[in-house]
Amino acid sequence: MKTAWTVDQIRRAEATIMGEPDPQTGVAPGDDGTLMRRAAAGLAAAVLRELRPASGRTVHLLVGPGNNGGDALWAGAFLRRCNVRVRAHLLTGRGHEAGLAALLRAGGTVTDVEGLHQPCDLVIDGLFGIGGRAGEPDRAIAEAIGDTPVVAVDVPSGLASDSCAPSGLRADLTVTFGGHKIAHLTQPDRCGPTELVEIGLDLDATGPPALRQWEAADVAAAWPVPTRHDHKYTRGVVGIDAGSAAYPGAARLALAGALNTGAGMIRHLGDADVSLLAEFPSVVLAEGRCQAFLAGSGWGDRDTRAARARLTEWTDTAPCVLDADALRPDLLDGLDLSDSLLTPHAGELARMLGVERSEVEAEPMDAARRAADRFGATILLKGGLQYVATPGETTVQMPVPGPAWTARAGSGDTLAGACAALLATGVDATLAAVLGASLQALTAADHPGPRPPERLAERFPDTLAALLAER
Ligand SMILES: NC(=O)C1=CN([C@@H]2O[C@H](COP(=O)(O)OP(=O)(O)OC[C@H]3O[C@@H](n4cnc5c(N)ncnc54)[C@H](O)[C@@H]3O)[C@@H](O)[C@H]2O)[C@@H](O)CC1
Ligand SMILES: [K+]
Repeated sequence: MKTAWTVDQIRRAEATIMGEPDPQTGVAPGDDGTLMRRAAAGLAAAVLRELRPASGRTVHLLVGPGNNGGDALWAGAFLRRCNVRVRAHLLTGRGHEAGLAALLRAGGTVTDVEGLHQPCDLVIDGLFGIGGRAGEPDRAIAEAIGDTPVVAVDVPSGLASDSCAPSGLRADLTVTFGGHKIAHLTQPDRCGPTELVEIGLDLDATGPPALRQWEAADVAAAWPVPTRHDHKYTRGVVGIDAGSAAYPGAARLALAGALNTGAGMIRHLGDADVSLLAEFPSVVLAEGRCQAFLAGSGWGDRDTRAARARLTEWTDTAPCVLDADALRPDLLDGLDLSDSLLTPHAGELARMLGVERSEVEAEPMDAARRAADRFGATILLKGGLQYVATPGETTVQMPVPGPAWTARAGSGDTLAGACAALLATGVDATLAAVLGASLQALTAADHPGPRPPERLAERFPDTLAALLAER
């Protein structure tokens, strides 16, 4: 599991070690350069690995006015000791004093932006770190970098650390310090792989992390595996009302998702289409007790009164997954959704919040958190990267990310079925969302290609078997 922290948390953890910085000078009373040298040593080690063999190679440093530039300069001084040629470009004509002195003492040189056009093997981006604002790189600098590999110091410059929005330089590797920042997990295309260098920060003392990204092993460890004492009712009965005359396939897709995720039993409670059930002989039409419900996938324009009555009854009875056409504020307002899961995509979440879709897409994590608080429900915001927000909780969960092959009609219906089957086992809505979304993503990663969603769902058991074999 990767955890990501806000800039405020990183700064507070640093201040615990060094004291609060002086507002005039920006220098902390206990700042003897130790943290920076730890960071720079880790950065230099990562660069040496990238260059291998390093001796005789050339590295350019992009140096900004703050401590991010300081890290780059100190790393440059360390690289000099390994016979790497180092040229530093000081963007604002100045750089971290001690770092610059160390680099010059070690035989590094300072160059102007023209000098950056000379050939080099690697660029270290130390323009801006967690003190940076969102912004695109200066064109002259971007041109000078060209295709040369870039190692970003802490975060790619111009990428806002607390944000999900893309901007700034593109790095081939990001070396970060103390803890991951939100942008590392939300902008993997900008950051490249991220390497974490420990510098001794106690981030747990600053409160819960902002974001947690799940990995396959975490999914395996948390999966609710049935025990010898279980039977179909304890495994969990799922009631599903999905599909309509206009969207008949939604029922089939939701059933496939729930069945292949291990539901103990499924009651098909939508407009029954018996021919559909021929394919799923274990699904029953009989009404009865359910441990979880799924409603809304493929409903289309259902009569509001009837829809509202169904949702009120079901949310009062058991945890629910509400999807697609059930995700309307006029249907949701006033329901007790505290143990339920809403599974919108960006357009549906925008409609729920009464904002533009672009606003949700710009800051999806915030939008999911706002919706969780607004509706008092757990939210799984679907998309290329997915976010699970729980009402009253600071930490947002990111299920295992998967390939974009699942971006097609019907994937949401199978996912909703998977989440409902998990809810019925008794896990809470957050875990049901994380496990269901991760299972779909991991399966898509194992079977890349344009596999239709119902066929992909048929592979869920194989993915799960492989995951659990490692447990
Ligand atoms: N404080 C510490 O203890 C440590 C800090 N470290 C490094 O220090 C960095 C933070 O340093 P700073 O707080 O000095 O901030 P930065 O070095 O990130 O930024 C310096 C200044 O650049 C200006 N700036 C930001 N974005 C800009 C833009 N797009 N265009 C023009 N100007 C812009 C801002 O006014 C900011 O104050 C971390 O990211 C990390 O690299 C590490 O050495 C580890 C220890
Ligand atoms: K940087």
